[in-house]
Amino acid sequence: MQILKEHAKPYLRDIIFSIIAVIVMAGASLWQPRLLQNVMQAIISDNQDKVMTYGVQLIILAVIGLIAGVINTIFAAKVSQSIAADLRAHEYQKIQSFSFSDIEKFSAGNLVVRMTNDVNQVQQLVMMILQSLTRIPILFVGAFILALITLPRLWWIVILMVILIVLSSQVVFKQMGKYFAKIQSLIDKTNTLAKENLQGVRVVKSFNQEENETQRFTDNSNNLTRVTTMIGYLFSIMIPMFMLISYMAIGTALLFVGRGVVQHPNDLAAITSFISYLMQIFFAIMIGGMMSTFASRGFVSLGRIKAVLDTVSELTYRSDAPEANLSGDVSFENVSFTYPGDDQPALENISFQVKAGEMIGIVGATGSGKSTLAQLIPRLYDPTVGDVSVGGINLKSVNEKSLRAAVSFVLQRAILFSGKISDNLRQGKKDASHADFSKAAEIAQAAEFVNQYDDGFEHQVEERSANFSGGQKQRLSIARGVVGAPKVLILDDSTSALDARSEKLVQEALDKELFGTTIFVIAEKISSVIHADRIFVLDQGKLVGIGSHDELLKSSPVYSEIYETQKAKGGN
Ligand SMILES: Nc1ncnc2c1ncn2[C@@H]1O[C@H](COP(=O)(O)OP(=O)(O)OP(=O)(O)O)[C@@H](O)[C@H]1O
Repeated sequence: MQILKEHAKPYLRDIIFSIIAVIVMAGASLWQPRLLQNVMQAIISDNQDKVMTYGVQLIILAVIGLIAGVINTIFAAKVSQSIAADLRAHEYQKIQSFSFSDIEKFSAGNLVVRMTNDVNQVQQLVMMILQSLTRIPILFVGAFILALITLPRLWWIVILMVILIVLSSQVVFKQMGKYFAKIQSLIDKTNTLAKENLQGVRVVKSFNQEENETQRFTDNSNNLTRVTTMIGYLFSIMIPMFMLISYMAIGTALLFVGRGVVQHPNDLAAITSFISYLMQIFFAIMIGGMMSTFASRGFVSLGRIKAVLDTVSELTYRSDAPEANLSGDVSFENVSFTYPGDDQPALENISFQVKAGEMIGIVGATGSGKSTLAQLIPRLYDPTVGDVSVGGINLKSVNEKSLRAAVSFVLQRAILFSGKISDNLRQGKKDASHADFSKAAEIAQAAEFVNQYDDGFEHQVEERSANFSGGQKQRLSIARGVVGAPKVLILDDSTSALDARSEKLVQEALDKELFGTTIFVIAEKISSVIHADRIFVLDQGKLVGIGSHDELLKSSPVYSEIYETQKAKGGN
């Protein structure tokens, strides 16, 4: 609730307007039956003047109620949409500051739901609060008191009806609340399934998984239908049940008024407003109950948004760290790393020193910790034990901007963003010129295909870079990595989709053009790193060998085994 209060503060004026409008609206609906009673009274006593006066008052009151309703809706919609937009923006901003492990903790799909569906739920919650929270209690208390004033001798009917409706609504709404909670988790699952399936559409199609995937989605969808249908059933039982109770109350009231009409002739006019008040009490309880059930869904969403906004990242940068022009020296001192939630370390006691300008190859079996080691250099994670330094500065006290400027990481999976090629390259250097683009594209062997486009670097990248081949994506991704002439460049298996010739050309260009840059090349194939100054051999998270290719062939059994296996398979 605190979070809602904070985000509501800038809209206090609009909130006050909407609440005033709702109070006027509730007042108008409460006063209408009173005026109707006066009209009836005037008709019974055949007083045409009074019929006219009260009639006009009734119309004015209806118009006031209508205008207040419109004003309330306008302000409530404005406030709820503004709060939702602010929440969404804050969540997005917060997520941008998340570390890798923070994102993994929630999962990317789940964060998307928290920014979309959950924010929509909160928007509806705010709308509901502004439209009903003040109106329902005023209506209930007002109609209750006015019903008792209108026909005091029938007080017991009012109380009995309230008790019966409240008791039965308790049972129904409790049941409904359970189903609403289930809906939220089913919507989460539906989103995840749809996202996974559509993103992996090529796998689904090539492995002929359409039927299985459709079945999984349909099962979930059927569950969602079952739960929403149950809510529908509960509604279909609830409304007639409440109507029955209120009609029984109305019928009993009519019976008693009819019997005593000779002694109490004024009751004839009063019964119309009494019935209206009974109906208003009934609606207030019903809407109030429904509101609390829907609201519980909104509060669950609010809690999920709060969890994102309140996340305190373990990986933070010191604000007082001075900016520095970091050199390409990289060192690891007794570094161990365990992924959050894992019990086995992915890296164990790793120490090395790399001088600026060295080219380091990193090899090892699948899962040996190559990518994990690389991710510690741009500080995507902090080591669990030990220290990592770049340019002689421990990353725990480095200036974030300086580190980003110094280290460039080209990921295993090339990811481009929709927009233009130039927009993607500028992520590597904000103020990159056309000459910078050309040079980077030359190094990454991307110039060849980019120059074929009429619009060159202004060529569009479609959503999920669907208009580029795997190799083209990798080349552009390498170009983005080198455009800012980083001091440290990490290529995490980033040439795997290139043919042998292009891979060689990229390596030669890197050697020539990025002279002075420390380059880490992670590779499955030894041929990709054979010319490195030094090669690091990883085995089950441990650094088991350091040296040139020839040295390692003599000294490292793990390296020799990988080499022999690849040679036997026909690797060059
Ligand atoms: N995000 C993660 N969460 C938990 N465990 C992880 C995560 N990423 C990797 N691991 C685990 O850490 C270990 C090292 O993985 P890593 O990706 O560093 O290996 P790798 O040598 O780069 O493998 P590959 O050559 O297949 O890319 C593996 O056991 C892997 O299962």
